[in-house]
Amino acid sequence: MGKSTVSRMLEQRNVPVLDADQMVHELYAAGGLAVEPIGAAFPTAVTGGAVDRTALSACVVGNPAALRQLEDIVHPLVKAQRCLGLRRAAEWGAEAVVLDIPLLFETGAEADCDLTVAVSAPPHIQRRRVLSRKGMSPEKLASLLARQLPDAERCRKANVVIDTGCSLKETEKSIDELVSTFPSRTRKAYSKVSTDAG
Ligand SMILES: CC(C)(COP(=O)(O)OP(=O)(O)OC[C@H]1O[C@@H](n2cnc3c(N)ncnc32)[C@H](O)[C@@H]1O)[C@@H](O)C(=O)NCCC(=O)NCCS
Ligand SMILES: Nc1ncnc2c1ncn2[C@@H]1O[C@H](COP(=O)(O)OP(=O)(O)OP(=O)(O)O)[C@@H](O)[C@H]1O
Repeated sequence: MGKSTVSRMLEQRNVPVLDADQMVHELYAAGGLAVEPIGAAFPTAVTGGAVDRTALSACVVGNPAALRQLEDIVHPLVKAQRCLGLRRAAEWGAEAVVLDIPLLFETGAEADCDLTVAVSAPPHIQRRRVLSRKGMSPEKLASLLARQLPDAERCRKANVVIDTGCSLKETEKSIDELVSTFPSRTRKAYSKVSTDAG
C-alpha cells in the first residue's frame, strides 16, 4: 500500500519513525533476540545463526496457526524495542513519534497512539505493486492479507487516510499536510539528535 514509502517521506521531513518491519529484520539477524526461540519452534528456519526469511515464510504461509505461533514470539520482542525507541525519543525531546506498524489495529497497538494514519491504495494497485516484488506469490499475499483487517475497515478505524493510488508527488503533498499538523519541536529535536549521532 506504500507504508514504507510514506515512512521514508516522514523521515525526510525529520519526523522520528520507529519501523516495526525493520525491528523484525534486526531481531532475525545473527545475534538477534528472535533467532533462538524461532529456531526452537521452526528448526528449518534458522541457518548460520540467523533467521532465513524464505525458509520461515515456507513454514507459516498458508498455515494460520503457525503464523500466530511466530507472532507470539516476535510481537512481544517488537513491543519491547518500541518502548525503548519511545523512551529514547522522549529523552531527545521529541513530542511526537511515528510508529510504522503493519498490524496496528490487529494487535491493539493503536491504544498507544494519539493519532492513527492508514496508508491505502485501491486493491488492484496493491496487488500489482506487491506481486511485482521478488519472493512474493499470490499464495503468500493471500496468507498475509487474511491476517490483516480488510482495508475499508482499517481506513474507517484510522483518524487519517493517506491514499497512495496516485503519483508519488501527490503523496508527498499529503505528507506535507500531515506533518504540518505535528508539533514543531518533534522536527527540531530530531534534527538535533541526527546531528549529534553523527
Ligand atoms: C512471514 C515473514 C517471514 C515473511 O517475510 P518476508 O521478508 O518474505 O516478507 P515481509 O516481512 O516483507 O512481509 C510482506 C508483507 O506482509 C506484511 N506482514 C508481515 N508480517 C505479517 C503478519 N504477521 N501478518 C500480516 N501481514 C504481515 C508486511 O508488513 C509486508 O507488507 C515475515 O513477515 C515475518 O516474520 N512476519 C512475522 C512478524 C510480524 O508479524 N511482523 C509484522 C509486524 S511486527
Ligand atoms: N503515490 C504513491 N505512494 C506510495 N507508494 C507509491 C506511490 N506510487 C507508487 N508507489 C510505489 O509503491 C510501492 C509501495 O511499497 P512500500 O514498500 O512503500 O509498501 P508497504 O506498504 O510498506 O509494504 P510492506 O509493508 O510490504 O513493506 C513502492 O515501490 C512505491 O514506489
